[in-house]
Amino acid sequence: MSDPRLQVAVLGGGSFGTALASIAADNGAAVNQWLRDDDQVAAINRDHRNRRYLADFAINPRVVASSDLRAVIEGASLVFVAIPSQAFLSVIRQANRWLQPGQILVSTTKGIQADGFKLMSQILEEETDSPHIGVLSGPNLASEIAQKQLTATVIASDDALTRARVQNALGCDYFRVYASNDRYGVELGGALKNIYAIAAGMAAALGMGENTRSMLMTRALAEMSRFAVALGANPMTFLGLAGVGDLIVTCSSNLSRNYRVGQALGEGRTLDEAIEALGQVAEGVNTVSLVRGKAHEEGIYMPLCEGLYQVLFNGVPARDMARLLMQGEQSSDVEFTLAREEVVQAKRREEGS
Ligand SMILES: NC(=O)c1ccc[n+]([C@@H]2O[C@H](COP(=O)([O-])OP(=O)(O)OC[C@H]3O[C@@H](n4cnc5c(N)ncnc54)[C@H](O)[C@@H]3O)[C@@H](O)[C@H]2O)c1
Ligand SMILES: O=P(O)(O)OC[C@H](O)CO
Repeated sequence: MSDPRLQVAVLGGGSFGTALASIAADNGAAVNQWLRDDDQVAAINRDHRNRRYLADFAINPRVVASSDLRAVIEGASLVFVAIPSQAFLSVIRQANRWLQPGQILVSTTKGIQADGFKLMSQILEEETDSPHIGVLSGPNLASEIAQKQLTATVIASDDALTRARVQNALGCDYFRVYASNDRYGVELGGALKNIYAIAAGMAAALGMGENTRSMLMTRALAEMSRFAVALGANPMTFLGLAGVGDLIVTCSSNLSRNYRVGQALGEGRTLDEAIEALGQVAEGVNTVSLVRGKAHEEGIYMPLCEGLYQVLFNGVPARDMARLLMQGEQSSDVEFTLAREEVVQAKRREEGS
């Protein structure tokens, strides 16, 4: 149970924002949730349901929805931002004139901004004066949280107050909040896993087996951590909930929107059709392009991301790409114990002898 005087703001009316708002209210906080749409605001306040995103979930009636951003933000000591990455900056700019330096700002968004390859907490840092910035990420399918399935997440921040306040605000008998001080690694983990969830959904739709899924997820983890380490994150973070944990859930379940986009593609739909059928944001679609671009720029080896990019944007059939990937250079299992280059060079020497 959190401090009953705690006032929480949640920006965003999607499924995750709604689930978080309700947990904080269950824990005793006063919660205001900001949505753009007045009809949806009225419906939530009247029915305590978010029919568009989480229709079956009974929202705690103490959650008050509002389209008045100022009223939602003012007085809140903890602000969660659950807005898709493409709109994140513009919402923070709207919010900025009412944000106060003492407020704790936490992004829940698992995406990357194209301009400058920025993560959401970097946007919070650049746009606001708050020294209390965090990221919430982990294996957190909103629809399962809404069913009160036992769930764990990570609050990542180098600020101890931010970590502790989020643990108190959200921790309860079905939601455990673990702490990390690797904000960058946790945030990258959440964004990167969406790429591989699309690939996993596609593999499932193509009838590929469990060995294949396991290979895909494990090599995805190798690729994600290679990328993150090249950009300065701590590889150990990828052993945690926001790394391998989120990768497992998102690559295993059609409750994930990214997985569903992959499934639709594997069933033969075009990317546009898959996105339209989803009707929600699958962050991974943009992330594939952005990460592929960054990997090229930085010279980071990312065959799965490259392959998925070719399937999504250049019309390469997924089965052909899978075959091609299987013919790629065989290298090291865990690069942090045996370097890739070492394996590749030894193999070439052997082939030449
Ligand atoms: N849904 C999940 O299971 C889940 C779990 C963990 C994290 N996340 C992450 O949290 C973020 C939010 O996800 P979500 O599922 O709550 O919602 P979502 O991504 O489906 O949409 C979020 C909300 O943002 C609103 N929105 C979109 N553009 C806006 C704009 N310009 N101004 C104001 N509002 C705007 C939408 O109307 C919607 O209410 C995502 O980036 C996602 O990666 C989602
Ligand atoms: O529905 P997705 O694919 O955005 O995934 C939701 C969460 O990130 C799972 O942890």
